[in-house]
Amino acid sequence: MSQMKSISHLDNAPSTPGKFKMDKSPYIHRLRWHSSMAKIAFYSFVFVGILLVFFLRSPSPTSSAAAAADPARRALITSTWGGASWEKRVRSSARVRTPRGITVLVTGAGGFVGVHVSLALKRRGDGVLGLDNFNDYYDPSLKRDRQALLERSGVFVVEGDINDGALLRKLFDVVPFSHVMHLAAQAGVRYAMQNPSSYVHSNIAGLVSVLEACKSANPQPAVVWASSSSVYGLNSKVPFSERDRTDQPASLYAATKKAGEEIAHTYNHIYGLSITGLRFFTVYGPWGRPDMAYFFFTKDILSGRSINIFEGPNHGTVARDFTYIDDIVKGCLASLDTAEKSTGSGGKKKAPAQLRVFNLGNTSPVPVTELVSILEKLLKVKANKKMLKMPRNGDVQFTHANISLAQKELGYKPTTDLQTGLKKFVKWYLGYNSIMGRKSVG
Ligand SMILES: O=C(O)[C@H]1O[C@H](OP(=O)(O)OP(=O)(O)OC[C@H]2O[C@@H](n3ccc(=O)[nH]c3=O)[C@H](O)[C@@H]2O)[C@H](O)[C@@H](O)[C@@H]1O
Repeated sequence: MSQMKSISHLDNAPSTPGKFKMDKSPYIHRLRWHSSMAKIAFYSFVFVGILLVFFLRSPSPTSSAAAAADPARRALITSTWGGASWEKRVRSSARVRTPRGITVLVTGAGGFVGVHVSLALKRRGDGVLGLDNFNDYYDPSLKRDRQALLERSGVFVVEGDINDGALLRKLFDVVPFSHVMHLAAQAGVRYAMQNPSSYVHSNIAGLVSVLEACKSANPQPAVVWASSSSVYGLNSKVPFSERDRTDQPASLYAATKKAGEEIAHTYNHIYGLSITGLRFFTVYGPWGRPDMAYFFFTKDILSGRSINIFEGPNHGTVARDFTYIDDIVKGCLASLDTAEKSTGSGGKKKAPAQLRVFNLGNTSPVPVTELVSILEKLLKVKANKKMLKMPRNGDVQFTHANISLAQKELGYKPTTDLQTGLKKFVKWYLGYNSIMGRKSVG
């Protein structure tokens, strides 16, 4: 009843303050002045309170979620570098231990291809220094475990971002690298719709930063870097040859890799940098990337979760030229070994320099349905499959590499079929996840 009263009392209040009639009485004036001061004080308190609650509840500036959403901040979460003992570690890691060895800076050394290439170079006696920002695009603990593996083999991975020009200059001051294997990148074709700026940050700005450091270095190193089969985009002529058109990318990821190839041309043309771009075709294997289908299919099949298998128009087959990591590593090392010296010095070109692009694929596309069947057999678990129309978020229906150029120039010859390669991956995956009863990665 009293509630009803108060509500009916409110009904008499004007709905808009502007509709209040001005009152001339000085007493009422003072009263109103006091009451409006009280109102201001009250609302200020409420406002400050809301602000406080907001700040206390929001993630701290160093939280990984905030960092993940902001590619620029990802770069800032890198640790400090420099100092005498740091330089000593850099020098020791980059020291050549064989008569005709090379000295390689491997960017993205904490990544999938990066860890394998670094280990292979170290095994040959080459000098290897890694660089990685250990961002959290996927579970960074996997990257840290790869780092630990590298450290055990004598490869030091400097924690830093490729966009940090001062760090790159410092590294070239400390070590006269003969080669740069540039593998650091924002990978994944579908994630580009969620976080487009991270692709520009790593694959365009980052590449330019690396090439800037290389062109200014004395001596200039030869550069080998990771492009992607995705540059072929909507090209329908198969198998894909390096001479085919690459001007119809289907994802922003592909567009940034294509842009990278054009940027490479510029640095070669102006500064005499020797540059080789490698178009990798869906690389898979042990220590792989949890964002890739073969990896998360394995995890989901084992845990009984359903998997989405994409199909093209009219139930058309979606296929990939899956390429095993060991074959890719051979292609990378052969590219480094056949790279000619850069011709510039002090930022000036002296003569034309080598500029190459190679497909590194397996030349035998396999339908994604077949990939799943192989995994089911290896895991001895039936997958809970859902057929889904391929979403329009960057995927292409098939890829197929023509590798004759790489065969001729690099002696590249892939030897691992999907069945054999997946067997090795599954063995690694089960072993890795059982160590210390760790939670399955991915
Ligand atoms: O070759 C390349 O250039 C690219 O290869 C992969 O990209 P992608 O071939 O799309 O590899 P996945 O994401 O592992 O997909 C493999 C296949 O599985 C299919 N897929 C993916 C996800 C899914 O849920 N279901 C599904 O059927 C895709 O359509 C694709 O045909 C890498 O993620 C890129 O970084 C790389 O540059």
